Amino acid sequence: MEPHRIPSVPDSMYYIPNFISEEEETSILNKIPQNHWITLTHRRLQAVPAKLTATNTLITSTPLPPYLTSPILPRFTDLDIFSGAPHGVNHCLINEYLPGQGIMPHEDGAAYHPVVATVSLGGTVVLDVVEKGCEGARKWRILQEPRSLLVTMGEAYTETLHGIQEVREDCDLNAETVANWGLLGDREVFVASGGVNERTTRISLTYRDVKKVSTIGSKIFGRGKT
Ligand SMILES: O=C(O)CCC(=O)C(=O)O
Ligand SMILES: [Fe+2]
Repeated sequence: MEPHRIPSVPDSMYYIPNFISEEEETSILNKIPQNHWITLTHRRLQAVPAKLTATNTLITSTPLPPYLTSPILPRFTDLDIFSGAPHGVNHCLINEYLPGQGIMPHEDGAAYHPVVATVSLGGTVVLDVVEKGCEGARKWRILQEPRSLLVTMGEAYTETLHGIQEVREDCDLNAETVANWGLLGDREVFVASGGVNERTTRISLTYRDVKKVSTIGSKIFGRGKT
């Protein structure tokens, strides 16, 4: 993973362009069920296999569906991304953002093992990362190209917030303003556009390990949480 480390951000964030191929991207996009979206004001989402309960527990009897696991999870294993996670990967949040949509700065928090892996599909977007705390907090911009993978762990997971601005274009993209500029798959696109990224529909797959799990079976037989 070391060659993919994003410089200047707190330990550790990694960016891998072209983590999946165009064919794989199209195939996943075509398999996302269109009748499972939960529509929010600023985006829509699907929590797979289920939404967490009020106590941040994943109650389920079904694993992630094959279109979300193959070919992505074996590649995570090859890169050793979730090797320290108690259940490996057990949850995927699918978020869809139209141009002008985004997500407020937030942290993913204690419900999950502190490793998150995000695969981007469709459009390009800037993820804003900011140190927790008040004035003078350091900020970074991370450009996420379609088919890329972004991994956040360690201090980057616990000590920063991340968000996506509700804009129709991301501006002023260059080597000075984009933390992962040197790791991008195709910088020339942004050079040619004068540093502007016109937003198009983006779908992200956010893979995590929910710490508290209760299978429906173990609930029925009274074995409780694992
Ligand atoms: O869409 C993204 O890349 C970010 C999603 C996110 O931060 C989340 O689901 O917690
Ligand atoms: Fe998040």
